[in-house]
Amino acid sequence: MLDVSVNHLKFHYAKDLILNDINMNVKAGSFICLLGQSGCGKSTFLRLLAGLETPNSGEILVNHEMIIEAGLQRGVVFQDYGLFPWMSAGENIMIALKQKNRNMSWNERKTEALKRLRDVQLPDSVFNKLPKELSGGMKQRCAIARAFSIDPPILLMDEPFGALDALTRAKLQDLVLNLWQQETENRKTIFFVTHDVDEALFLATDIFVLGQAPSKIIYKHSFKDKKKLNRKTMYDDPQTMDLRNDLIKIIHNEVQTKSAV
Ligand SMILES: Nc1ncnc2c1ncn2[C@@H]1O[C@H](COP(=O)(O)OP(=O)(O)OP(=O)(O)O)[C@@H](O)[C@H]1O
Repeated sequence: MLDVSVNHLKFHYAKDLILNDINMNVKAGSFICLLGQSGCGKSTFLRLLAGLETPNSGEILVNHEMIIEAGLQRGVVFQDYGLFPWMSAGENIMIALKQKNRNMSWNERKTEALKRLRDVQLPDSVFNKLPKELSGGMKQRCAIARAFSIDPPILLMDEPFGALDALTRAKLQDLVLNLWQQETENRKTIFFVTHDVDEALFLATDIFVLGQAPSKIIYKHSFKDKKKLNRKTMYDDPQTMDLRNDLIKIIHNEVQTKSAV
């Protein structure tokens, strides 16, 4: 269970200032959704959280320790799955398990990989398939299985379902939510980038909206009791619909401001 705090974070690529004074305090076990228009710096922010980029000023602390490099404490799931194409689905998970625990035998890793595939509702036959032999949804299930097999306390997900059709997307949202909710003791802290307001409403305990680059956080909403909205009923709840409208307006205004420049 790791708290994350982001203090006066600034980041630029060459001369382009992308993130300007980002501040955020995130309690361990939160499901954070980051919204914002294209190019505002959401992926850059995740790369900083992952330790793949270094802040130009400010800091990111995980339980009071500064992030200085990538590490197993933070797992990443990307839109393009990030599976090694020359390895089978099972081997992709087994290699991740080896990273986590060098003492696990091959047999133990295979058993664990099969379990992880079943956890994401994939049949055992997927174990020997190469990523190119799998559908987009199956590949993303494998990527999720791999991320959860390392069992990082912090999971960074960058538009993981952006390339999938609506039905597959809904199924994978349910899957991630279930995997996250199953961990009652040491629930992961998830940072999830999305363009989709409904996805954020459905998944998040806290929603942050980034403004246009150089971006700051321009809006935050926390769901008080962490009660998850039901996919079927959320559109009937007036408060949720008000929030949905606010979020769409905030993001849309930002887009209009940018287009007008
Ligand atoms: N490696 C890089 N070098 C230089 N500029 C970059 C690099 N990566 C991203 N950028 C620029 O930084 C800005 C923010 O990009 P980023 O991908 O973080 O935005 P985003 O909000 O995730 O966008 P999208 O929603 O379209 O994925 C963009 O202007 C982008 O062109």
